[in-house]
Amino acid sequence: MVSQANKPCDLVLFGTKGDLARRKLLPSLYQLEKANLLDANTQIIGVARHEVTQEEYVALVHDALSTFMKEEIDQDTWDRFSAKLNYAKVDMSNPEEYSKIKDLVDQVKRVTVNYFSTPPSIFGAICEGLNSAGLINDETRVVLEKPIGHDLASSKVINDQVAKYFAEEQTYRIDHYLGKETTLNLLALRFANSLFASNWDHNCIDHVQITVGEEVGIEGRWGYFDDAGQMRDMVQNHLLQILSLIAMNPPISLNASDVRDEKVRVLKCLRPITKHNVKEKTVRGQYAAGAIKGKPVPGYLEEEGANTQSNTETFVGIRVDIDNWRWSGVPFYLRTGKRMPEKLTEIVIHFKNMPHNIFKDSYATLPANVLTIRMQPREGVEVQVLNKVPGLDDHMTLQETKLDLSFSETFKEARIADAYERLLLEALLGNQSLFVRRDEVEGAWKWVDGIFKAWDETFDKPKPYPAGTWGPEASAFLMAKDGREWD
Ligand SMILES: NC(=O)C1=CN([C@@H]2O[C@H](COP(=O)(O)OP(=O)(O)OC[C@H]3O[C@@H](n4cnc5c(N)ncnc54)[C@H](OP(=O)(O)O)[C@@H]3O)[C@@H](O)[C@H]2O)C=CC1
Ligand SMILES: O=C1O[C@H](COP(=O)(O)O)[C@@H](O)[C@H](O)[C@H]1O
Repeated sequence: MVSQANKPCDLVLFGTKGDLARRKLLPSLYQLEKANLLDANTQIIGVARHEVTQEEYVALVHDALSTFMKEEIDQDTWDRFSAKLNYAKVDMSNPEEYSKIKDLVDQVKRVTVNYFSTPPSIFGAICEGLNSAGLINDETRVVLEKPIGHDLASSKVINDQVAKYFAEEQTYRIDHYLGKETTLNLLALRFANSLFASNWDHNCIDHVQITVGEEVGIEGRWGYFDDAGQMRDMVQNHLLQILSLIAMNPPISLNASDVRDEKVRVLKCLRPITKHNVKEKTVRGQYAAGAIKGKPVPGYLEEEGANTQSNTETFVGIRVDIDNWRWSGVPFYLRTGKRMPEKLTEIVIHFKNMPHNIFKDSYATLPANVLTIRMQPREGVEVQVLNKVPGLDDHMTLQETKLDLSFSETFKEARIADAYERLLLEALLGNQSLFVRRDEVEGAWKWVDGIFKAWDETFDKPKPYPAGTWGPEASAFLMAKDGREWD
């Protein structure tokens, strides 16, 4: 892996002065440099529409690293990294300006990765600009940031604009959750451990809960967020990707098409939510003023730039049914929201009860096993099991106990890389398995569009919840009416 990544290449970072580039992409590239995963002849070409000298660009990158990295900048790494930086001032909507990039990229045919860290509305224009400057060949790749569209129709337009110039094999759609260590570990857990592999279906599993709670609000992104809402921001991509990895059949191999074929099959089996069942299967919420860890925070409608009429949801809870053999009768409950009490991404698999209880004297009903996969923070895996309490009394006294694997304690030396480090590396390597294929994006939109339509048809409005709570009361009811509760 190291030797492949070490091949010299050009990485062209469109939108290099933007928030994502400064906060995540430039620090991640620095980390790849630190780990010696970038060849000495690799170039990083930042592109934006401002007049910036080479020195100013290098200073801007240094500022981004010192602002957003938790560690000190290492001088040696910085010397090597800064030598790779170049800048091109380009108005991305003007094809004539792309010759400035051509002057910088290596004219020898080698891999060029074009990272579009810009609004998706200009992806098409960037592709046209690259084409008109003769900057596309079969060694050229594009990395597309999310969201790809606002619904199925608009995502098809964007995908078509890109597909006019780039084959699917050259197109890398980002879902940064796929780059998280703990997401990758889902594959290890499910397909490297027969204990789980053989119990992973409706025979053994009662239901699954997926929670992606965020402490943050919308962080000054009113313009973007109010148009998107939590459904488009988190469910259409991250939660459906996690669900697909949990629910998919074993892929033939780890290669990109095998894994993505299986994920797309799950998306095809999601039972549509319509106006007839949307009220019992979904909950929308919007945070009101409240407190997070004791600190008062404003409500969504009081955020900077807010529109007091907005009906955009900041919380979504959904009961998902997967209509296939494996998951028949096993609901997946999803919930995600801004301004929850804590940042927490967790998958909880509730196994079925034992068919018969021979321990009635000590336990009237035996609690079922629970497998908790903690994706962030406190990354780890936990299994709740019943144990006999040691002792000489005549009773079989049982107690619920936990087998708890904490990643930080078990892998003490390991550094958990940021998702973007992994994804940038994979894009340089040409491995698409951690990127989202077009049919996945469109399959997810198709299902999500159905929910929006059902919300419209039933005049559903988000229910308020105080910031710092786990969503509106209706979220608890979503589970309670099935005789269950959130963990
Ligand atoms: N920020 C985040 O945390 C996340 C962002 N994303 C996605 O990443 C992408 C980038 O987001 P973000 O960095 O937040 O957005 P920003 O608006 O901060 O950055 C976008 C950059 O693109 C530049 N740009 C836009 N239009 C043009 C043009 N015609 N010519 C030249 N430059 C142009 C902007 O330049 P200028 O400064 O001059 O306007 C800006 O620097 C978006 O698709 C977003 O949805 C996805 C997940 C998280
Ligand atoms: O894509 C997005 O993800 C973040 C949450 O990501 P995480 O890695 O911090 O869990 C979310 O806050 C943001 O609104 C969304 O666009």
